[in-house]
Amino acid sequence: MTDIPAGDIARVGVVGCGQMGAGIAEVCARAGLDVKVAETTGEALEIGRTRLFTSLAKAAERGKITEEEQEATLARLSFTTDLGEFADRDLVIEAVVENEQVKTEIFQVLDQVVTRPDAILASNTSSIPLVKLAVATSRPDQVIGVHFFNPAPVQKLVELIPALTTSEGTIGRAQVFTEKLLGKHAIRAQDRSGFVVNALLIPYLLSAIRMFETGIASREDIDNGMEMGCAHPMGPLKLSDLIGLDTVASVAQSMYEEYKEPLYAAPPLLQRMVDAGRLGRKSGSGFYTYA
Ligand SMILES: CC(=O)CC(=O)SCCNC(=O)CCNC(=O)[C@H](O)C(C)(C)COP(=O)(O)OP(=O)(O)OC[C@H]1O[C@@H](n2cnc3c(N)ncnc32)[C@H](O)[C@@H]1OP(=O)(O)O
Ligand SMILES: NC(=O)C1=CN([C@@H]2O[C@H](COP(=O)(O)OP(=O)(O)OC[C@H]3O[C@@H](n4cnc5c(N)ncnc54)[C@H](OP(=O)(O)O)[C@@H]3O)[C@@H](O)[C@H]2O)C=CC1
Repeated sequence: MTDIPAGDIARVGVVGCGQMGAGIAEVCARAGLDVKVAETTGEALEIGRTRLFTSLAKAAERGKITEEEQEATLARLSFTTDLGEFADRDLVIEAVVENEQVKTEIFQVLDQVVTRPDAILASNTSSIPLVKLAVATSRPDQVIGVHFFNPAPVQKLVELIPALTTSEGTIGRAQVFTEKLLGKHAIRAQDRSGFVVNALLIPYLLSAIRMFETGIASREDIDNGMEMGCAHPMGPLKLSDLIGLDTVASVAQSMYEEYKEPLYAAPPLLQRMVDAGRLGRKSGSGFYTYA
């Protein structure tokens, strides 16, 4: 690993330091890139920074990185509440809440503040059409979906989703970034809500929630069924809690709006849990309770 990575992307900005933003920032900094992370408030930034540092410490404890690599990674990370500090970034990855309006506003701001003419503006969205974010900027050819999987430091896959407006040059540079710089495996998907993985995964998670809601089986039996019967690392209700029930509901809503098919319609229980603030692991309770 070198301090100055190969390729033309050396300075990365990450907007949002929730579970995905923190993981993406960790992956980029571990790959030798200079990473700046933005959050809206000092408090959110502190929570995000702790999340990132804890994950990095865990990676060191488990022998995934040496103590020297941990130190070097920390030195490549900086934090801000001012998106204006993203002026010199070669690539910005937006990883805020799955809400089209919030993301659109962030792309408008990024378009104003990022001064490098060839900078790529990427979104980690799970389901929002990339073209909507692209046309919010004056450089729709430089906007692309770069979709990581949770937890980002562990999962090998990244989906690349070009909008109708994205140039071949942007797609090629995003591919070099994900595969050569980060060492991830990239798959390509058209700009259709849910892309490849969520188009398959979300109907499965919604079916499991419906099964639980109708009382066909207990949450433990549903999860054990898929863990012990199909060797999934986590059953669907545990996985929904990991993703975040607000995110599962938002992704389902985008997909339902796109396809109008019942299999993407969120069961009432999911929305009720979101309304109650039971968002899964991140809020301390969802289908299960967390310490
Ligand atoms: C919603 C969307 O848009 C898209 C999505 O992301 S959908 C969600 C996709 N994600 C999934 O499906 C997750 C399924 N679950 C899993 O893969 C696993 O249960 C899990 C990785 C989450 C946890 O696994 P676990 O075995 O219980 O945890 P844990 O032992 O802590 O970690 C697993 C491995 O990752 C490693 N790891 C954990 N944190 C790490 C880090 N920060 N850096 C590097 N490695 C790390 C651990 O060392 C361990 O490696 P070994 O097996 O070599 O020891
Ligand atoms: N969860 C998952 O498994 C996956 C999620 N994704 C996608 O990644 C994105 C983020 O999801 P995830 O990390 O799970 O969500 P989280 O809820 O963990 O984090 C979202 C973060 O965005 C912050 N945020 C909200 N608005 C802004 C803003 N205007 N500027 C800066 N930061 C902001 C929030 O801060 P605050 O708390 O202060 O509001 C929070 O820290 C979503 O688009 C999601 O669909 C993609 C792959 C997997």
